[in-house]
Amino acid sequence: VPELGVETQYPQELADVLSRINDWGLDTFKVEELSDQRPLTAITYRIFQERELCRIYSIEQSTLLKYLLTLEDHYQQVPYHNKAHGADVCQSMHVLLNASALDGVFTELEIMSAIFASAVHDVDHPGVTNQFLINTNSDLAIMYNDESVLENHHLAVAFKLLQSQERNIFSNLTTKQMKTLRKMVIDMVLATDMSKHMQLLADLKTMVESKKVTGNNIIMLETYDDRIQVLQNMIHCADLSNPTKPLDIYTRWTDRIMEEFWRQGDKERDLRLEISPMCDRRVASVEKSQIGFIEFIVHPLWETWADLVYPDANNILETLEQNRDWYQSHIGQENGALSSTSTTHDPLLNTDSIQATN
Ligand SMILES: CCOC(=O)c1c(NC(=O)Cc2cccs2)sc2c1CCN(C(=O)OCC)C2
Ligand SMILES: [Zn+2]
Repeated sequence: VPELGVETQYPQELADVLSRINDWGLDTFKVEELSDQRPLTAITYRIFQERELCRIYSIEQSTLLKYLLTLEDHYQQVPYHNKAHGADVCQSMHVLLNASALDGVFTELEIMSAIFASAVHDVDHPGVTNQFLINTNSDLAIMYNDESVLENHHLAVAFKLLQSQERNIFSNLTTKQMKTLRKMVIDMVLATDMSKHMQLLADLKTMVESKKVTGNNIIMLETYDDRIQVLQNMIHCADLSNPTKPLDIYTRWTDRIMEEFWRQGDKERDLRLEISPMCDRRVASVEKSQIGFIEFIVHPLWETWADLVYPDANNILETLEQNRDWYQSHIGQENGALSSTSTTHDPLLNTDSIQATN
């Protein structure tokens, strides 16, 4: 078992980047480059070590690595919803769980469920939306009757991979613990379906209005519904955390998701389907889309989260507002082209593979 879980030609540099595992703004792209394209294994393995989950739940390190490497191999090579996104959401979740307002609130089993849910939450994502899968009568939409199609699939793949004894990291959990973990992981991953956003946010606002805290400002969550609601909003925040990260990291995620949306638009154009909003690379306004997405979805969510864990997320909210202002001041400048920082970095984004579309 290698020290960092993965083979690398740059052990010192990788160790240096991973030493920021508890910080908001760890450079997942750097981990991807230094870990020989194993960001999900490197990051999740480090978090399990940081939280001593292998000791607490008697998980063999070799079993954990076998599971993580296989999970990582089941993320598809799509521009955005790939293993780097899985790794990034997992690390973001790890940091959010460390909020002082949540100190001692969640059990170790709930924490392991949250880390596991984040790592697996987009496994085998095909790089298209639920609506596209439904509109094209895909096997997945048929399988899941148009309801949270992708999210149900991610869960099924994640749990299927556990069924081989050499990868079953939960083999030493009691039946009761496994039952609890499975239910919480299902509830968290299903909550990453964007169609659940408004309901999730409304419930979070209600919780904030009636927030009960202990003497040292720690949130009190008595029922399963309250506890899972906070974890569901947490993974949703982690999933929509790109705009709250340092600007150079944020813009590289933006380039990736835009390329993924545009490739869906290319498919819709070829299929003579109506091109989905923000998916037509010919009429793109990247900056306006980001500003709209932040105004209507990301900022309302993070503002409410920041209220819940006040003042722990104040710096995150501040960065989000600065990043929104940056996009505001850059409307139309890159006229839809990939931003300067990313074209040199992300081979997945090179559009040579897409025949000229003019
Ligand atoms: C382009 C602006 O919209 C989004 O970034 C965007 C998302 N972005 C992310 O999940 C994380 C980010 C990566 C980079 C910056 S933010 S999810 C989503 C949208 C648009 C509407 N939706 C959706 O699914 O639309 C269908 C195309 C859901
Ligand atoms: Zn995701």
